[in-house]
Amino acid sequence: MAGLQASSHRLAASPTVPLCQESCPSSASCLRLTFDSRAARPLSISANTSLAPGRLYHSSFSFSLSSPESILSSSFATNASPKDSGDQETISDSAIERSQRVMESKSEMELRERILAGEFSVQYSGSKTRGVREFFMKWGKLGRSLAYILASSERSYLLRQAKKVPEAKGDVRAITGQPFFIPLYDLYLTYGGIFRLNFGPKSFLIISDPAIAKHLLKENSKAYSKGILAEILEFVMGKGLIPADDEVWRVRRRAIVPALHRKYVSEMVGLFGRAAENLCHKLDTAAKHGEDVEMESLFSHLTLDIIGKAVFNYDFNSLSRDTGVVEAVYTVLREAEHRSIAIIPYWDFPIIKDLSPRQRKVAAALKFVNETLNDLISICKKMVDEENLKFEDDYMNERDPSILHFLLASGDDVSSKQLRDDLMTLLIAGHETSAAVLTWAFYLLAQNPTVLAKLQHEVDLVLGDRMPTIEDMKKLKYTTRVINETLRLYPQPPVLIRRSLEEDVLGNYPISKGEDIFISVWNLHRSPVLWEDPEVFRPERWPVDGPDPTEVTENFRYLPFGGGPRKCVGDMFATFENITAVAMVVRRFNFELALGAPPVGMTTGATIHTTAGLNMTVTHRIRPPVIPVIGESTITTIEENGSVKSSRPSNGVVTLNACREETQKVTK
Ligand code: HEM
Repeated sequence: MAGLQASSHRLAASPTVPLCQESCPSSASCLRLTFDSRAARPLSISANTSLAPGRLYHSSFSFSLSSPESILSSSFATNASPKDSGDQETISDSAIERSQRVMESKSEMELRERILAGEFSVQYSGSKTRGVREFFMKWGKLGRSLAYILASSERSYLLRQAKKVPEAKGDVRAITGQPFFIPLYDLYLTYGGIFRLNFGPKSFLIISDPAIAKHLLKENSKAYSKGILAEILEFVMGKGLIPADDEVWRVRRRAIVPALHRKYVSEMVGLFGRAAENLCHKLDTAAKHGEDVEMESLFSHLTLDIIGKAVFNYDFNSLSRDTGVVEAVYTVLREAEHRSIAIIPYWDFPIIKDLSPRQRKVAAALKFVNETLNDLISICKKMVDEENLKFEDDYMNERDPSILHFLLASGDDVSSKQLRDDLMTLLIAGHETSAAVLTWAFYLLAQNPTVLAKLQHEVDLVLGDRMPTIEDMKKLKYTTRVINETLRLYPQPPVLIRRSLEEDVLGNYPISKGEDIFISVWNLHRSPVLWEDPEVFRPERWPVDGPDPTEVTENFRYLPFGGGPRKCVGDMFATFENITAVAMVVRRFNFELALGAPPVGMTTGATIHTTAGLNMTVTHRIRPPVIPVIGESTITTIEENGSVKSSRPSNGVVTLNACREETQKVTK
């Protein structure tokens, strides 16, 4: 028996409407929970149990609902599967598996009985099909194919009759006014790992089940396109890698991935360090003057400066000055975000396109950015022509190590328009995502001083005052876990979008061609089924001496960079960028949320933004006076008079305890 408690809800429960399929053995006791459209936040559930994604909760449901504001306490036996808590399980694995198997075989048996009883033959005569199929079977190969098509259509029809994806009806008012992925989480807890959200005339399949996500992204990825996302981003990315259809994507991915080779990424770590140093200068000034800083926009400038240099060797220098190009880039970026959450694509209507001041501004900005990119392509082409070129796999021009230079030097045979689309895509993909990760990492760190202290300790040990190198990336293990955990709690983007190009079966439910699908990475990453204490920021979740968590190690419950063939090409780039920026800032500064600043809420475009910025008070950090030199068996201590002293620990090995003891001795 597992317990689930829902509190502070505004929920309408209608016991008369069964939630389960007719085949559910306990359908009489199952409820359809519908949301009260006037509710600000439909339902907040804290579960101490394992709810199985993708499954209906066939339940013996006891509840009390005296008023709309009352507390709903339910206890019910679920067909749930275990989370990652291992020894803290409340329900034993085998019991869950057994009950799951019983439920599955019961509904399978029931379906079989219903088919045998001829329930479906009223509308669709299986027996007639059998006759036709037997007739076709005699026709050799072609006949067998026809018989197969007929049989699978029949099966899919019967399945569709019996198995319908659970449906939730959304109310626009419940979804707008808050990031759309928040109500999706509540709906997930009610409806499970796959459900349909009917939203006015629109219908979406919402996926929060790792196995279905794996199927969509990896196992049957060919059967899915980027759907709405491609339509929305077309105006700015054209046929760039993110929205590209399969044909274009295949060619462009093969051209672009080699550009991010190890030597390039290694060079980039230097760039990350220099850019982070510029950020530290800004923070330095703020700390000296006791001024609060808005970190989100600083991180946005930082990552814009980095991606400009990294992709097309352009120095936006946005941390130091505002130029026309920076403004134009932001106008275009904001529009891409705006369009990704707008309900009606009004920008496609001819009159609005020409008359709306916003759209005119966007068109002008886009023209300006495109011209700048064209100029950069021309300059780079000239450079490559003049170069004494010897192209190898890890080719890199020292003066211009950018991806653009690599592509042109590789003889990439591509139109200027395609190249521009690729550059724009890389610019957008690599800018806001990293900025968002840094923003939320600092938000989380400010509230978790123990994690911050541990992080600072590691950075002191590994880096001291040096600039980071690629070798340090492997050593900054706890820093990496902080980034991993930030990406779990704040995945960027929170939802991946797909559209089915053919019929398929998702988690036993047949789906048609043309279905719009949202894979909620937010739900997967915060699922009470899949994670222990999903809401808690705990970098220790993944031991530092274990493998770095990826979609592969976590079997698709964790998708920080997507998965399958369309996985992010910049995952290593971005991880090192984030590690470098975090390390360089935390070793110099302490920070906390600014007093009196507005609460840090979430809003969304393609990534999760704050509603009113991340305002922080930054102070200079006084470092503990111990800097052991890694790799050498010495401890360097700074004495009270400021002099530096090196000594060997008694057993010749540098240990954290030895460092701490030394620290205590010196500071006493
Ligand atoms: C922390 C930062 C980043 C995060 C969280 C992130 C996340 C993602 C995710 C989840 C996808 C998969 C989208 C999907 O399946 O629909 C993706 C794709 C992509 N990302 Fe990233 N990304 C980051 C940084 C970067 C950077 C720095 C670059 C470029 C240098 C980049 C370039 C791309 C590209 C080109 C794709 C499309 C790949 C394809 O369709 O083949 N990303 N990213």
